[in-house]
Amino acid sequence: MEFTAAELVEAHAQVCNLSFGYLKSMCLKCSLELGIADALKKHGKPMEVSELTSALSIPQSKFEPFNRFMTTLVHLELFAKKQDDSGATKYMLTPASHLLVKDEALNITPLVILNLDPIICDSSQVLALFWKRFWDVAGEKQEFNKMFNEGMASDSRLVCDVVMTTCRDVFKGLKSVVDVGGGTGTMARAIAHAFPGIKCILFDLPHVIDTLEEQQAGVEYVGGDMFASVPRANAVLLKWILHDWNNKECVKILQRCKEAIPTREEGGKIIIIDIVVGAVTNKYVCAVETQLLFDLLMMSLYSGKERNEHEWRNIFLSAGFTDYKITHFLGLRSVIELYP
Ligand SMILES: C[S@@+](CC[C@H](N)C(=O)[O-])C[C@H]1O[C@@H](n2cnc3c(N)ncnc32)[C@H](O)[C@@H]1O
Ligand SMILES: COc1ccc(-c2oc3cc(O)cc(O)c3c(=O)c2O)cc1
Repeated sequence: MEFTAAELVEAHAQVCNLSFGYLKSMCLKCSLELGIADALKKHGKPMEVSELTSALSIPQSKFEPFNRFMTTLVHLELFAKKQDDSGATKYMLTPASHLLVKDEALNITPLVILNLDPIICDSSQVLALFWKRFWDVAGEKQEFNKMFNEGMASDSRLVCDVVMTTCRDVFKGLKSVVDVGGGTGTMARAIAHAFPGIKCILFDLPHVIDTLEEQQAGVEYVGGDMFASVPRANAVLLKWILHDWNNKECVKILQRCKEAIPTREEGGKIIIIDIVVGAVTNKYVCAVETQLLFDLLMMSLYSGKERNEHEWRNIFLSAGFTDYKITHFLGLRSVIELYP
């Protein structure tokens, strides 16, 4: 096959960019370490580079590399720059860097720290060799367990916020919900807070429940194994759970969940928040790539998978469910309501 010179030089650049993917991660890590987003937030308005270097205590000898670093961060859309009326260039936050501001409620820095941790990165190198040991590692290594739970909790805060503003109706009318594999309980607490009439149960592995620092009133805490049985409730929430497991395991988990809920007529349902590959609307440009990367991560950590609608349907039918509805699209992920 013949390619034009223009195609070949563009392809060369593309391959270089792919091989330099780790530099993007390093840019993100370094911007967190320097506290650039925090400094911009604290200043409250766009900052000139001289204001930024002074706020960050960058020594004069590093001004030139810092400028070049900022140029790359703007290209990566981590920050934006504009010229004010006097022609001065000023830097400001973008939606991405807004999520990195320390004191913001929707700060996802803990998730970034988890994603960049050697236990996560190295597992990608050894691929399947690492499998099955993940939850043991989390149980044995307290520091990693804490980091993992904090990363998941920061993700849940963002998802809760989006769910409560875009599709609260998913929880309307429910008498009780059990968040299966609910981690440290961010979702369960948010549901209990938004719907005081709903009884919320947080269910996770005993080592997760036993090491919770605070147990909030209004939420019941239960330790156990979702492959054995799940506490009874009107609805079961499964957020970021099924993508961890292979098809057979998903069917088993869903069968246990089905046993825990009443019939559809009595209001029983499963609420799944997970990726539906391909269900990304045009306004979410990054989400398609993120879905692919998560699929690789799930494959590396164990035998998990990101699934398209057809693959989900097969699992639902095998687990004995009759109907489902995918209505709400939260960028990368969707909300699936599954009926017995
Ligand atoms: C990827 S995390 C998702 C946590 C939470 N749902 C969220 O979205 O932030 C998966 C959770 O499943 C829990 N888990 C793993 N195996 C489990 C089991 N056999 N029974 C109950 N929970 C389990 C883990 O402890 C972890 O909290
Ligand atoms: C069965 O073992 C597991 C499979 C997957 C996961 C896991 O890990 C990560 C790691 C991250 O850096 C970010 C993430 O969002 C996730 C997950 O969502 C996820 O499910 C853990 C254990």
